Amino acid sequence: MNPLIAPSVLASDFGNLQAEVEMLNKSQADWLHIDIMDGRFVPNISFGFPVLEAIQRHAKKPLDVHLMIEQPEHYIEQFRAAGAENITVHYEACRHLHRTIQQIKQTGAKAGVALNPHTAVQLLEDSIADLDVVIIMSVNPGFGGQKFIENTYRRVEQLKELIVARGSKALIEIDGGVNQQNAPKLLAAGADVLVAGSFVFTASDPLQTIADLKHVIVH
Ligand SMILES: O=C(CO)[C@H](O)[C@H](O)COP(=O)(O)O
Repeated sequence: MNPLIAPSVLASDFGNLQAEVEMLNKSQADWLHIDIMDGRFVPNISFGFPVLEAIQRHAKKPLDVHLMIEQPEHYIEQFRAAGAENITVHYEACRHLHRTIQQIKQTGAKAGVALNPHTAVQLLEDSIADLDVVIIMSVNPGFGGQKFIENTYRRVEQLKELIVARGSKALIEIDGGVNQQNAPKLLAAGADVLVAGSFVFTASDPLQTIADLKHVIVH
C-alpha cells in the first residue's frame, strides 16, 4: 500500500505561506504536518495559533499537529479549535500520558504520541491500543534539515511488532530526514506515514517530489 505523505510546513516559505499551502492542496500529500515548538521542550521556537489558523483557512487536507512543547495538556482544546485533525504530544513531555491521550480523544481529534530517538518503543506497551498515530522521531526534535538516524529502522520494526501484538490500529509516522533513499527501507520496516520537510521544500519540483515519495517502490 502507498504511504501517507505529510509534508512539514516548517520547511516552507513563510513569506508565501498561502501559496505553499495551495501547492500542497494540489499535491498528492495526504496531511499537512505542522510543527509547534516552544523553546523549552526543544531548543527552537516555530509558530503558534495565529499561523496555524492561517494555514487552516487555506488548507484542504487534514492538519497533523506535532506538539514539541512542555505541558501540552494546557493547550489541547485550543489546538483542536485552531484546526488540528491529529494532535500528537511527546511521551517525554507528558507526566500523565494516559490522561492527555483521553483529553485529545475527547476533543474529537486523532491522538498521537511521539518518541524521541532515545525513548524505548516498549514504553508505549500500555498506551498503544488507545493511539491513532505514533511518531518515531528519526532526528532529535527541534530543527528541520537534520541527518536521519539509522537505528530508526529497528525502532519501526519493534513498534510494528507491538502494534500487531496489542491489536492496535495506530499508524507509524516517521519524522526527520526522510528522503527518497530511506523511504523504501522505512516502509519495509512497517512505516505508514512519511513526514518530509526539507526534502520537499528544497526540491526544484515539490509536487513531483511528493508524488515520488507517495509512489516509492519498496524493495
Ligand atoms: O519535527 C521536525 C523537527 O523537529 C520536522 O518535522 C522534521 O525535522 C522534518 O523536517 P526534515 O524533513 O527537514 O528533517
